[in-house]
Amino acid sequence: MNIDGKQAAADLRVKLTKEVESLKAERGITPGLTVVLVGDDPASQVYVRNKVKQTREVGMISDEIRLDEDTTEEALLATLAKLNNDENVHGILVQLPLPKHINEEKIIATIKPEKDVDGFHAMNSGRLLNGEKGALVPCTPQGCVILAKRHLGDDLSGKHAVIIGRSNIVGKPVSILFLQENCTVTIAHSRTQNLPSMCRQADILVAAVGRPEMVKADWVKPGATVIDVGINRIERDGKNKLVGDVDFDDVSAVAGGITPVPGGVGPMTIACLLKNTIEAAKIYG
Ligand SMILES: Nc1nc2c(c(=O)[nH]1)N[C@@H](CN(C=O)c1ccc(C(=O)N[C@@H](CCC(=O)O)C(=O)O)cc1)CN2
Repeated sequence: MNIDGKQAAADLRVKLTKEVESLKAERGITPGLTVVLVGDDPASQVYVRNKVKQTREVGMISDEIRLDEDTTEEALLATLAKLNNDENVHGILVQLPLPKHINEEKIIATIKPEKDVDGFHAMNSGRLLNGEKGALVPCTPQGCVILAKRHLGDDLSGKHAVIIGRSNIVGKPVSILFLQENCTVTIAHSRTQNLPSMCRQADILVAAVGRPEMVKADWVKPGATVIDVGINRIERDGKNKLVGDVDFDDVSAVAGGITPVPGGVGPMTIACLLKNTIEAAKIYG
């Protein structure tokens, strides 16, 4: 069964539109998001355009700041300093990846934690790890849990979640989120021994490795829920194609539920960004 991320994202946006209306009516706050794009990577341009468009569609304010590919780190830091001090900006997002001459960690650390709607700042990861309130939680991991619950229901306790991938942006935070749902969590990675057999033990399998169609049917326990975070552009039969980290056609025959690529986790990443911006405006606005 397909787990429809596009529909889940649309459902979430309906809820968020109502929340924005209440925030405006009850507290006079209109949440504002500013997205900063450095360079002209075509995929990043599409993601940024969609972020701005969807932010406006739910009734929030959204601006885009475009900087040239050769913008210096100092210039980007100065832009962020201004946004940090702008009280109409509740959320700041710097689109990744950045050009090689800019230090990503330094940029992330410069955004005020309370405006870090990506949830990448060390203060937010620490709060997430400690289970503290007020943490802004990374968007893709939030989307993974929402989609797992959409298929399995709200109670995930006791399920074995196997996460393939240990990045700071997806693998680690999604592991913490499933742990908070009382799952038993295994983080697998490139050094894990007998990876297929480890994955076969999963009730919920999250693939976040960036390797096209790596997960095959014989890696998946019959009936398991498979969440595919991968976004890989490949060439097949002379055409460009977008595929996940899971071999969709192969695994669909075995899985109880599976997120497609496109149309799975991707749309949820943007919907959860809107959710975080509202959260930031509510708590810190
Ligand atoms: N600052 C950030 N940079 C990046 C993030 C992020 O969360 N914060 N994530 C990715 C890119 N990304 C959002 O920025 C993103 C990727 C994919 C999608 C999406 O909806 N994908 C569609 C397919 C679209 C296509 O054809 O390319 C889908 O999966 O259905 C949304 C957001 C890296 N950078």
